Amino acid sequence: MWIGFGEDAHRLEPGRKLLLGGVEVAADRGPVAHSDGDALLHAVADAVLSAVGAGDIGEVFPDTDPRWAGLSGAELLERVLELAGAHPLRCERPRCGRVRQVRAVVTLDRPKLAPYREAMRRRVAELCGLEPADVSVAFKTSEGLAPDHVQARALVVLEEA
Ligand SMILES: Nc1ccn([C@@H]2O[C@H](COP(=O)(O)O)[C@@H](O)[C@H]2O)c(=O)n1
Ligand SMILES: C[C@@]1(CO)OP(=O)(O)OP(=O)(O)OC[C@H]1O
Repeated sequence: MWIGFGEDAHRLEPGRKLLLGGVEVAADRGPVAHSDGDALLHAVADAVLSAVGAGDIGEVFPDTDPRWAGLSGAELLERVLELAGAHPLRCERPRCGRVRQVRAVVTLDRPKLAPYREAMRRRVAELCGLEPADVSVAFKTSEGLAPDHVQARALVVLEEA
């Protein structure tokens, strides 16, 4: 069994789409990013890389590389799962793992994210080959300490397949 931890943060600006866990959240601001800026999926992807000791998404998908401009969080996570030998459908490595649990926290002052929780759990579970019950997503405000950014942290548990 391997445990991985990941984190991501983006500054928020008006006129950008806010995606979290692959789910579009109705908001007047969204992340400034090279990709779609999905902080929750980025944190899960970094946690998967952390579990297998493979660095972080900034190394795998440099933001200086035009290939990754606009990259969706879903595609980024799928690529990371393949790289880590933990994709639920595709593994060409001699030693494959499976994600067994995801535990995440998103910090954002507004809007309220609770109405989106189940959709986020379902999408993260689908991407990782899990049941929604194996994914938890909690939300926190920063209590006004970081009103202009979105942050996500995630733990994953991987097991040998
Ligand atoms: N963007 C957010 C932030 C928080 N919540 C929920 O609100 C409750 C209070 O959050 P605190 O940070 O003040 O403890 C808590 O139940 C969060 O789940 C939210 O829905 N969206
Ligand atoms: C995903 C990448 C690549 O498009 O760009 P950003 O969207 O800026 O995101 P970040 O979370 O800083 O992680 C890695 C990046 O290189």
